[in-house]
Amino acid sequence: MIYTVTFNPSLDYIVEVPSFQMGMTNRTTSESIFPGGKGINVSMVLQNLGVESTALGFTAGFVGDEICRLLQEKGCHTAFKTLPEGCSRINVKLKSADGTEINARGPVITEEALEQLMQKLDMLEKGDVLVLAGSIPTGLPATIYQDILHRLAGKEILTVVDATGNLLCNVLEHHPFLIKPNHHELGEIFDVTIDDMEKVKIYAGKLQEQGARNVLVSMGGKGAALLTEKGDFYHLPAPEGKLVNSVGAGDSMVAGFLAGWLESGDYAHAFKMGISAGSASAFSENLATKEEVLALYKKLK
Ligand SMILES: Nc1ncnc2c1ncn2[C@@H]1O[C@H](COP(=O)(O)OP(=O)(O)O)[C@@H](O)[C@H]1O
Ligand SMILES: O=P(O)(O)OC[C@H]1O[C@](O)(COP(=O)(O)O)[C@@H](O)[C@@H]1O
Repeated sequence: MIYTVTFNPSLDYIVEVPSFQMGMTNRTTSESIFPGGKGINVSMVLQNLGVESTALGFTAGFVGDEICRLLQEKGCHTAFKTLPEGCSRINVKLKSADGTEINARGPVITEEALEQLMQKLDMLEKGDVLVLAGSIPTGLPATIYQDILHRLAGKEILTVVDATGNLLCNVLEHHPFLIKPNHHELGEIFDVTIDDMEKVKIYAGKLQEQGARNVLVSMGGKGAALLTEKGDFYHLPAPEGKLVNSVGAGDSMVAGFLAGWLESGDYAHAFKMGISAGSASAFSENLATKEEVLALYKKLK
């Protein structure tokens, strides 16, 4: 079974504000609401691709209830821990200024709730897949993903981590199967600007030296690259299409890669499925459907 963990789920409130002006009253021309948070998006795209998973993590308040309701409506399995206080976050995304977003901090996770998640994760068995994705609410240490992987060490679980900064770097000693920084996040780790493929390869290699097995680097509209544990380096430009909503493109890429890997054990296929799923989500209002992913896959070299 695949388990995704989202410590900090959200409702993504995506608004179109044609000419956003700071310091002024701005008005929207469209609004949509989707369940969000990185692990949740991975679960939803896996579901669209016909791959079952269970979404774990923490929810709180009426926003948390709505996140669960929307996921269940989509047919996703959920087993969130409800927090006693606070409210899950609402993240605001400005569609017309792509990439501009305000992501909230999220509710406080109690020690008791955290221990309950740990106990759930203790049940994972050989062959299971664990996806740890997204930021963590304030108050939790940047070692939390590392602590989880430490607890599961030796169980032969396929682990995927999509996180930034120390949260990501701290897990590398546990040899995650896959990490997926985007090129900005990769650059921030080493305090460099990643602006060409040579640098992608060099700095992805440095994360491998620190312990990552496979490093998938997404580059938005410029495509993506994969440095595998065998030392193969693949890179592809993004397929052509009209950008509609890039929220969740990175998470879709993780889901596409996983689905492709699990069905074939072939890195080239998994990589192409990742790019296709990322771009198919970027080209649609909602997260990518299977048909949209496969249509782009066919066009890739
Ligand atoms: N503007 C775009 N046009 C085409 N594909 C895109 C675009 N933005 C994202 N994608 C696809 O989604 C993948 C992940 O996007 P990216 O923005 O790099 O991830 P993240 O959301 O994690 O920063 C890219 O590698 C690409 O395949
Ligand atoms: O956990 P973080 O880093 O705050 O990010 C959460 C946000 O990222 C998303 O998961 C989208 O991520 P990507 O665009 O990187 O795929 C949103 O659904 C959510 O609002």
